[in-house]
Amino acid sequence: MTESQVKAKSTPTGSLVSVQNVSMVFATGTVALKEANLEIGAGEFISLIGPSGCGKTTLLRLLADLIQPTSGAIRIGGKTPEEARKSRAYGYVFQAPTLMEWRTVLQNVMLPLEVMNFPAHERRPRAEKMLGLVGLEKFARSYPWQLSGGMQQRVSIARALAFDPQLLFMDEPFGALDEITRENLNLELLRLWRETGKTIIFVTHSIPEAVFLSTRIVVMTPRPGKIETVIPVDLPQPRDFETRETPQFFEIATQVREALRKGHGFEVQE
Ligand SMILES: Nc1ncnc2c1ncn2[C@@H]1O[C@H](COP(=O)(O)OP(=O)(O)OP(=O)(O)O)[C@@H](O)[C@H]1O
Repeated sequence: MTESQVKAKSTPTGSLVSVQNVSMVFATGTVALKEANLEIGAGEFISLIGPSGCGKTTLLRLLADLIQPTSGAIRIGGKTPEEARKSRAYGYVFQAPTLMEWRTVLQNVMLPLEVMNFPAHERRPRAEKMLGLVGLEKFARSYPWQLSGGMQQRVSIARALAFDPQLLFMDEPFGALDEITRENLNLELLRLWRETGKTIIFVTHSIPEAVFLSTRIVVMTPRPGKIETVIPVDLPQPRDFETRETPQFFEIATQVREALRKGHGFEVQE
């Protein structure tokens, strides 16, 4: 299926995120993204998958207004990325947890609320609620160095959700974790997604992770970075560990693998 065929089939009406003919050429001449088109509906869980250098992080950074496209248009809830950023439309979770070592877990989650000048009396209850969502309420007074890598990443998810954004951008948040921790966090993230109704855009190199988490998978290919195809994931919800053992799961994983191979993307995790 071509990109436009898939788009025609699976694009939801009334997109929350709209990417139209977006290209990004860096000053070095690298074409990081070429004429990308993507429509994402509210409540979707979208994974961006592809080999190193295919423009996944670039696309996320464009959406987050960290960089501006060379051409094309991006809208988030009808707003430009800059307007969306200023109206706190999204939270961003990085590959590394980037917590402040001298602040407690609770103080780390409260940080964006301080920066955004939330009323002082609202900060603590909000941060505590978010810690509850990621199952870390008992660790509010701990310091980051007292937590495992997986727990630290959960804190950074709570921090990204602290101001209750509609959208969550996640750039390979579990890439540095061991497989078992990663699978557990995948399950927790899906629960959190269901409970909060957020829209999530998630970068990964892992085919099983993308299939397990997503409502649709955006397969990207490098040189120049482009969207190869968009694969719908119709696995029933709620998903659990057994979902990974079903024939349907393997079927979709094969589709993703073939799309990556078609674009000569060999550097993916099996
Ligand atoms: N600030 C920049 N200046 C110049 N080139 C850049 C810049 N940022 C990214 N690139 C280049 O753009 C291309 C896409 O990079 P990007 O980080 O988006 O890829 P990626 O798919 O996220 O890779 P990875 O999976 O390794 O994180 C790469 O060739 C990269 O070297």
